[in-house]
Amino acid sequence: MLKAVILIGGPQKGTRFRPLSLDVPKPLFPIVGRPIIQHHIESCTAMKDVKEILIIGYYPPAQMSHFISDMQNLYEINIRYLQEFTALGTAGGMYHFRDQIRAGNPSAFFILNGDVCADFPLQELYHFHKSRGPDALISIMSTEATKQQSLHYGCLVLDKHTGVVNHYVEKPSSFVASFINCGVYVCTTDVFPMMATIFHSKQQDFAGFNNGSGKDQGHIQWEQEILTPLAGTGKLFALPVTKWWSQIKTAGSAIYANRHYLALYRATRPECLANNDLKSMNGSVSCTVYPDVFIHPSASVHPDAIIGPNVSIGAGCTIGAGVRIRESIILDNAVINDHTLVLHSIIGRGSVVGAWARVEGTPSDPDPNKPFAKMDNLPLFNSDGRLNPSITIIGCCVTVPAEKILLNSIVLPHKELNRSFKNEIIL
Ligand SMILES: Nc1nc2c(ncn2[C@@H]2O[C@H](COP(=O)(O)OP(=O)(O)O[C@H]3O[C@H](CO)[C@@H](O)[C@H](O)[C@@H]3O)[C@@H](O)[C@H]2O)c(=O)[nH]1
Repeated sequence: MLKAVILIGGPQKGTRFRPLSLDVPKPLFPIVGRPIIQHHIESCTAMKDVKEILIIGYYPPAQMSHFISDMQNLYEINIRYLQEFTALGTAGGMYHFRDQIRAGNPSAFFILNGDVCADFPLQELYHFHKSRGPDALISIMSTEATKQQSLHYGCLVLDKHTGVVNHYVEKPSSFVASFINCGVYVCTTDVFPMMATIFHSKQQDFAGFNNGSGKDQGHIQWEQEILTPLAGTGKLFALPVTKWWSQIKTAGSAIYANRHYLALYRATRPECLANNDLKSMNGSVSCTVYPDVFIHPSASVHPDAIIGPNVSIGAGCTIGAGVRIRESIILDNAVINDHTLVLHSIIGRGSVVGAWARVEGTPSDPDPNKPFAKMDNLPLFNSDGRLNPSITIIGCCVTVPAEKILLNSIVLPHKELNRSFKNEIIL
């Protein structure tokens, strides 16, 4: 029997994802109409030996309960949310809930960072791990990155023949290796005694209520405190994969993830996507579609609209005549009025964009000319203090008047705009 743990952090994480995470926890932000971590859950449930999925984070349970019950009903396996009382780090939560993870004696469990997206090769990773022999404690999914980009990830020096990790450095300050940690692992429950040693050594250092770091005594960092010391012991392995993988840190990476999940759905479940033969899943839409496009069955799209490629339209949206949408995500109940153009943008829940408007952003895709390039999750501002051009994001319940242009801008929720904006954050 196998289990899976999905690490989702809490409200203080995911700051680069604002304003999209202001009205919905980032792990529940929809991509191709499904919350980010539903894609993780789907990959786990595709493995028949996975009997339980534990989602660990420190969001208030009320924000997760609806999603969890939906998932339980949909996938008919045990899915639970376990709330950390405070941020316990990437391993502290797993140690805190070790009894729940070990219950039923799973032969191994997967760990998936909730902020990555991929065609998760869980079966392949598990087979790889099992074939490394009884000493294998953890196997990491790895991919290659450019020399410069590798510095933003956990870097591993590995023996390409055996997959043994000889050296691991988390976000090194200078180049170590181009193989990076994808934040997806399989490991055995023998990792818990190691966590226990770390946990107890911290309790011995305990001097009063505050250990000086501002972190709880139970805070354990998976990467620095588990992976780093395990490297070179013959117990840590990595499986390099070449399939698509990306982090979801910024709103721009959501557009990139949307494109890739749409392509994955085209290959694995094309019936979920809109196409010109099927028009849409509810059959009532007859607009022109350039694949890949997802249109929620409850959305109303005018026959004269042209949608795609790489567009997701959420539940209850209304898309008017002559509207053109490309490379964008339109969230639930948004209204795009007639003849408006939406490019490289995310339109928030319940927002209304007037007729003949233009909402346009700049993509931040990986450089196609650089082998192994990943997305650059650029900060909002560059070194001159100016906004880096990126996709345009309209927060929830915003009104954009007719005939206005919104270019490379970010609009916070509940704003009523009255003019055009270019390269601005509208607070
Ligand atoms: N439950 C819980 N989850 C947490 C906590 N802190 C972080 N997480 C979750 O753990 C994941 C990774 O945490 P980050 O702290 O955001 O790390 P990172 O910068 O994304 O780097 C990690 O992922 C990279 C791949 O995306 C790796 O390359 C890198 O080595 C590292 O594992 C995220 O899904 C985050 O929500 C915590 O205190 N509690």
